[in-house]
Amino acid sequence: MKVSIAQIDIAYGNVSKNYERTANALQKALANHPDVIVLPEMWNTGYALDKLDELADENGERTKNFLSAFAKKHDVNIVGGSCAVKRQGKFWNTAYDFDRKGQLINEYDKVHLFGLMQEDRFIAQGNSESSFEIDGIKSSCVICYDIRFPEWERKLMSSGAKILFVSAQWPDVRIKQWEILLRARAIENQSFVVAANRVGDAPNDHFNGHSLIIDPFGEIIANGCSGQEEIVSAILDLSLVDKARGNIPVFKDRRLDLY
Ligand SMILES: O=C(O)CCC(=O)C(=O)O
Repeated sequence: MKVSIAQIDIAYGNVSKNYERTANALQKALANHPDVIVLPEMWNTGYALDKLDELADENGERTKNFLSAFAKKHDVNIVGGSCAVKRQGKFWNTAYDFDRKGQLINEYDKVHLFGLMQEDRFIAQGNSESSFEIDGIKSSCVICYDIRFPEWERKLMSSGAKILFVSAQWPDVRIKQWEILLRARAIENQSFVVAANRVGDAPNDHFNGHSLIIDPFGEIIANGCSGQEEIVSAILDLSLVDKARGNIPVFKDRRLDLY
């Protein structure tokens, strides 16, 4: 399976510019003939949380139509990062994922909200699971701060998922933690981790990319280390998941009677 991450800049509070940028990046990613394209977190608005009333996508309709049409037209799966969405009178940080036919295969509201950026003041807390298949491969996706909660990824991945997709706006100042956390999630779940981060600036943060594709042994197989917009691609040899889980059967060896 070939995956391509669209590591993009996100214009703070400028929705039309962000749709244009994302459309260009998706188009650019096609040059690698990927099976799946992955986007970062909150790519429609950035973290313009105090402007969500005016900016958030009503019921996610614009996002869903846009991603679904692209997936169908180009016969490509899309792990659509996440968008700021207005639903049931609340705001949500929501991921939408699509198969090659443009069918919505997963909808996930960010479960752990990031207090340091006051996300919990503006966004409603998600409660949904996140589980889907990409070309028959069980997968899951989480959003940014979620990766600090290994119990959550363990729960999601214990259904036999082989790929964990992560979409983020992870600031450069904590990028070493980003890499360590993601490599740990890959090693402990013996799965691929495909993690999309953004580049560029927001009012209080600088983002340097460092999108990562990591194998089930924790080795980095692709790294968006240019600090610029770029497409980060790798081929996932999914037999490595079975190899890792066969050598050291971590899921089987868990003490479910104790924890
Ligand atoms: O956990 C972190 O350090 C970053 C999290 C974050 O920026 C987010 O969830 O938006």
